[in-house]
Amino acid sequence: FCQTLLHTVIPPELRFAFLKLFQRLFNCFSSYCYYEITEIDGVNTNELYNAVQLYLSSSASSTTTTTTNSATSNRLSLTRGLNSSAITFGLSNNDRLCDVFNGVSVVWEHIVTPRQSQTFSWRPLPEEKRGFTLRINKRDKPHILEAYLDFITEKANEIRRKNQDRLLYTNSRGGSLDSRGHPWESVPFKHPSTFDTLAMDPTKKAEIMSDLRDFADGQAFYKRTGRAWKRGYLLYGPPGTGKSSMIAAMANFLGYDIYDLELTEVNTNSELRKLLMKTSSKSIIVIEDIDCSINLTNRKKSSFDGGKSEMRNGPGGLQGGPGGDPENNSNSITLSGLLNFTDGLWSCCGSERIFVFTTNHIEKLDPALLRSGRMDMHVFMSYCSFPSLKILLKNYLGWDDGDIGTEVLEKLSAVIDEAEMTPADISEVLIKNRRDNDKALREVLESLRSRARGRRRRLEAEVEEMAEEEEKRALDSPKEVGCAATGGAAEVELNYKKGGKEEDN
Ligand SMILES: Nc1ncnc2c1ncn2[C@@H]1O[C@H](COP(=O)(O)OP(=O)(O)OP(=O)(O)O)[C@@H](O)[C@H]1O
Ligand SMILES: [Mg+2]
Repeated sequence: FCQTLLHTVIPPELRFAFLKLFQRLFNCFSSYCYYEITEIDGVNTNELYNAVQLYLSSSASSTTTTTTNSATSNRLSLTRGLNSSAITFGLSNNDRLCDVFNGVSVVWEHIVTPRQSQTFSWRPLPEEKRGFTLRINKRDKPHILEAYLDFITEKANEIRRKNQDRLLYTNSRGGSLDSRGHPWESVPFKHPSTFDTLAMDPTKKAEIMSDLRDFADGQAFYKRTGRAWKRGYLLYGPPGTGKSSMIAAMANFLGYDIYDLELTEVNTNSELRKLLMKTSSKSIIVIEDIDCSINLTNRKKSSFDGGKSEMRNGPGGLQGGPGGDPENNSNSITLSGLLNFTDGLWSCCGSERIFVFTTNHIEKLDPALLRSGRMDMHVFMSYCSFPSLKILLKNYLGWDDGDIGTEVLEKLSAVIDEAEMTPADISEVLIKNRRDNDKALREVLESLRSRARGRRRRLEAEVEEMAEEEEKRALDSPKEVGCAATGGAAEVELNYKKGGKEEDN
């Protein structure tokens, strides 16, 4: 009606000015302000549009599952992105959605109009103009707008990360870069291991999970305490006890990507630093079998140095450690370089990162690597214990405590610690016999018993051997005792003399 009136009453040359005036008047009396977020900003894609779309997709999907439906209709668009296993919901064309942020209500409207004329552009534009209109009450605008948009961006990033399959990166190409100058190669990460499937002591598991949760939620804490937002875990234990499975479970639990760093492919400390700089936040950087991947002579040299080089070069150690200088020590990374990698200034060039090292021989590692701040949590992955066995039985046979007779449970518990079987060994027995649960349980018990018998026999043999040696030594003893006695006496005499000297002085 207004438009018709406008066309009949107002001459065409004044129509635009009148419309502007009318809009201004309307704005003066309206208690709302409106923000348009268009899909294409000039010729570039508007990041904010995508963020709003993702953010509203989570609200839209939740409004359909709950009865408090604030969208005006139940028609939602569904999409699934490339390389993604999740479906996202979207607001359909010209639909509205109410949202509440910090107690303030706002309304979003998705506006789709046909693009009138194809303007010149280097790339084809969509045939429709799409955009969101945000309506906020004028009095609420100053204190929520900025915070609300930040919140939306953050939330969208989170959803994007969750929807996208996580990636497993590797530096197996050596130092060469791909076409985008990236040193890492990636594949979708689909490892099914989770903390539920991981067989380990439940209290230890809960402790690790809560530590991870605290880390992921700890941005404010790390900022307040002046610490880089990173954490180190050392997983150690015999082969087949679940170290790699634990890393996969961590990544699945936190929704992080994994960077599997192959140290043998890295030639210099500076290359190591470059790799670190190209890792993203919210990731787990893994070095498996750390004792096998770093040159022990370098390590000894570094440890002999007592970390002085680190002090010399500062914690960032921009020059690398002893031999960290690529000229002096080409084709080798040093312990110092690795320490700087995990704990130096460069280690915080991103944030929210977890370093995980694994080893079968913790005793071979340099203490500098193990100290808190580098490896904050040391997790011993042990042979299969009774609680771990119960988790495996549940996972592989679907059996809970109640499904297994107390007598069998007692038999299993009596032999499990002595058998020292790894979860990998037991899993293998369960997989082989998974078609028949009773047989599987019998086979597990039999394997545990035979392992325990074997261990006992070996121990007995060792004891016998020691006894024989002892006997042999006893036969030779008069000579030895004489020597020892002389040696001892000489030593006492020497000490006595030294003491006298010191007293004289
Ligand atoms: N704690 C565990 N819980 C569940 N499954 C396990 C566990 N430990 C081992 N397994 C099973 O055994 C297989 C080997 O385990 P994994 O590779 O995690 O061992 P690892 O400790 O990393 O061994 P290595 O030291 O040789 O690298 C896995 O595929 C997994 O199925
Ligand atoms: Mg492993």
